[in-house]
Amino acid sequence: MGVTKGPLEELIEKAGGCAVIDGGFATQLEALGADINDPLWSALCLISNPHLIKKVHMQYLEAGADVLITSSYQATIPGFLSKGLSIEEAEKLLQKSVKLAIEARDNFWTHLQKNPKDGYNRALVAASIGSYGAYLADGSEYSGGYGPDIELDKLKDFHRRRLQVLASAEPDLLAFEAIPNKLEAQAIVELLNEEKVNIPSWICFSSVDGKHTPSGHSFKECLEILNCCERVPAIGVNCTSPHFIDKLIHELRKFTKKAIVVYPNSGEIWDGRAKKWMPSECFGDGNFEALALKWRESGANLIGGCCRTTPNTIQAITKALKSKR
Ligand SMILES: C[S+](C)CC[C@H](N)C(=O)O
Ligand SMILES: N[C@@H](CCS)C(=O)O
Ligand SMILES: [Zn+2]
Repeated sequence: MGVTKGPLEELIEKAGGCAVIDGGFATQLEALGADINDPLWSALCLISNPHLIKKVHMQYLEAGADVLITSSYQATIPGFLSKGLSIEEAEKLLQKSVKLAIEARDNFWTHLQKNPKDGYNRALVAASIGSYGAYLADGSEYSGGYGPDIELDKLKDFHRRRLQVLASAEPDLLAFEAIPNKLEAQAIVELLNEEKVNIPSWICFSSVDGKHTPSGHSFKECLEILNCCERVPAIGVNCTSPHFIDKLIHELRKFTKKAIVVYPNSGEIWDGRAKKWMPSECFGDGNFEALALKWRESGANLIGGCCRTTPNTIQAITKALKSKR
């Protein structure tokens, strides 16, 4: 971003060094009654239940989120085409994911202007861009094994049009989520440069061992690719067990000066075949309150929650970070 401060840096500064991201989006849709057992997963609600999407955004704003992540994680043009929609309809749905979050943010902010309350910032809207593994809908965002046929150019082709369409809806940020391997990180950086995308991005990896990406690459190798890209002011980890987060923050900080983003899941493990969360060492909202303080201390600049976390989790993080500066 050169010398000019972007919206993300401004937010982090305003938040005293560490801002709050929202929590599990699909998780909260399900809690409100949505059935998302579908190849489109949470993006199914863009077709069937946009009001619920807006409600989830509102709940996270009320919980104190400074950044809202849109409903587009598993929204893809081929995914919508397979539901019988046209390309035009598919592209409109991608834009709608951004529009719904912007509307929620603007409504909430207007309300706050009239009824001021401490601890809230005007939230940023980050357009979610799930990995190729998310689109495959087989849990491979946690394995990173896309097979020998998936080369750099194929990943760039997969991401290109959705990226253009989401960027055209003018979100504040782009959030690449659950990237499980180095090749996809390389594809994203090349694409951002080729398309001259001027909306700042964060790129977040998944990890299942707390030391590497699921494909086995070191974070050092991945960050070498990302560090030189000014279009990416923040990097981090999402949908990974809270258990690993503190060590990962230290590991990332060794290799980058960029802002560090962490939004772990609850510690439960996704069974990609059964399409179910399997119980594991699970972290509750009370744990998140203490952990958020520790993660900030360790150098995280954006903290939130991913799958199986809820507005209560974000409220706990908000309470910790916004009352103890
Ligand atoms: C972050 S995972 C739980 C999302 C769902 C997965 N891509 C699937 O469709 O099975
Ligand atoms: N933004 C997505 C990420 C899934 S890993 C969600 O919270 O549902
Ligand atoms: Zn997740």
